[in-house]
Amino acid sequence: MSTLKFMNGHGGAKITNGTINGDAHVHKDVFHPEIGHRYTYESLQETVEFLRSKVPYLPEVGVICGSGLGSLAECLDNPIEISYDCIPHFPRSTVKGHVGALVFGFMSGLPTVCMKGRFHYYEGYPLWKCCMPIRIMKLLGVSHLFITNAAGGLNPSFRVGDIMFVKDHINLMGFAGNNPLQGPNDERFGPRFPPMNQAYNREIIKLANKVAKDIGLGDRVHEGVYTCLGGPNFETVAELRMLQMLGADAVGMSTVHEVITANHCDMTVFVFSLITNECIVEYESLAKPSHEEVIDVGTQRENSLKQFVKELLKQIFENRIGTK
Ligand SMILES: O=P(O)(O)O[C@H]1O[C@H](CO)[C@@H](O)[C@H]1O
Ligand SMILES: Nc1nc2[nH]cnc2c(=O)[nH]1
Repeated sequence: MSTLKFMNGHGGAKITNGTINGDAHVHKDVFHPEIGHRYTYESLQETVEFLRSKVPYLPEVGVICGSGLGSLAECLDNPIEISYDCIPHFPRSTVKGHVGALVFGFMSGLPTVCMKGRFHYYEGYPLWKCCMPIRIMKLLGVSHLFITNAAGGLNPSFRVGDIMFVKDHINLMGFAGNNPLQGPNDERFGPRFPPMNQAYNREIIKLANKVAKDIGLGDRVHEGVYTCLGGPNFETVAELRMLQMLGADAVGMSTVHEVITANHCDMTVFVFSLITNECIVEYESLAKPSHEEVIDVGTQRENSLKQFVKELLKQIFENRIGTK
């Protein structure tokens, strides 16, 4: 039997493993003789059915909270928080700063689901598994996906605490033959060969620039190209110089595969990176990047980012941008 617990001060509910002890979940990941395990459309439906049984409405907006950015979920009114470890088929979060819970609620009046914690390749999850929650969001009814991340600034004009609206990416892991869409393609999600030249909604980026300016963030925002490496180590000087030469403005260990999966299933995508550290491209520098610094910068910028996300979301839906 499941129990909803009221959360402190938010008037919402929390579902943790302990509160749903009576629920029996059957994990039916599918094994393919050539390629190993994969989720099927049908097995993902089990996850969707579970979530629909816990939440009395369907979300239209999805938000993936990056490292140190979990507090974006505090923008939700009447939150219902469901721990990953009680959701059928869901992977588990293992990284500091990624709580590991879906939070449903209303952001700027819109039914929204936030992922407080994403999955990374370096945690040991294959890319298709890292991106499984995106397909769940799609099946729940999410049309607009906001992806956020913490990233190192490669562009020398970027400062710690700046925000980069991602206008494009370089899929370096894809260059090496690793892609979340590998394996049998189920046309119910999307086509075998999806285009990626308009992966980032241009109208939303334009609006994001306006909103940032209106709320006083105008001098801290940029547009740029994001690239993802597998991690978990931060980059060497030579690697960072190479990424700059390739045309990347920021580097992280996430997001690209999520954007590919979201575009494959025809979601409208907006991404921003919080620049949490300046990439060190001089051998003389004694500075060292750290995950603690990354999380601290997220905490320092949380109030501005919450205000920005709420206002942007409101204006996107008022103007029906990206509505298909
Ligand atoms: O991309 P997110 O999850 O925001 O986190 C970024 O920050 C972590 C490193 O500090 C890595 O996980 C990197 O990808
Ligand atoms: N790969 C990578 N990921 C990050 N996430 C936050 N900062 C960084 C960085 O400098 N490099």
